[in-house]
Amino acid sequence: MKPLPPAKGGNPLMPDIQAGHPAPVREMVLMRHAQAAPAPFGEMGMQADLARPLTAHGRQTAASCGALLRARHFTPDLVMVSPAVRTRQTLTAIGSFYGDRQPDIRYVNALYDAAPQTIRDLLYEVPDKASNIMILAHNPGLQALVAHWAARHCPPGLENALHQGFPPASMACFTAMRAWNQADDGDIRLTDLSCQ
Ligand SMILES: O=C(O)[C@H](O)COP(=O)(O)O
Repeated sequence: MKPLPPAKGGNPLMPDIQAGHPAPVREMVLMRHAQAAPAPFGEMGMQADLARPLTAHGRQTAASCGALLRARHFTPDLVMVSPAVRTRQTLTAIGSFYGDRQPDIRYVNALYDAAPQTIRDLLYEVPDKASNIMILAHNPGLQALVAHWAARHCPPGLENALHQGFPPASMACFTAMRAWNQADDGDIRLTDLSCQ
């Protein structure tokens, strides 16, 4: 996958491949849904939250993320998506992925409002054959998980972007040299971060 352009406020990125590391074998993108509208006034609870749609801005930024992923030739084999309307609409607004291959798309109830460990544990269920994967979910779980892995490995120039938090439509890119269902935390390396 080609490198993302620099995150706002960050330094230019130095892809790992230029630093002398071997080409990555497996890629993963963690993405937070794009901006969503609040629940209608007076409607509270999980059902109202699950039903929140993207705003026009959210649809636009998700589409930009899709263009970025296509430009990077990211071809997921598996996309795991929270069942919330805002994550599903984010995936729709991303549009197609690069190339002809269609990813396996799974709506995973456990991703809704998931704790970081829940998201991490889902990797153990990724089939061996899924080399490139994408997870579309929510904060605060995603931000915590990105920070957890970034604490082990953070490329130069991404520290500033990390400190921006993980706003809606953010994407964090990771590589691993082992199958995702066997990778331990030391195998999972942050390579890029894009905050819209
Ligand atoms: O990712 C999140 O923070 C949750 O899904 C809540 O979404 P919100 O920030 O749009 O309220």
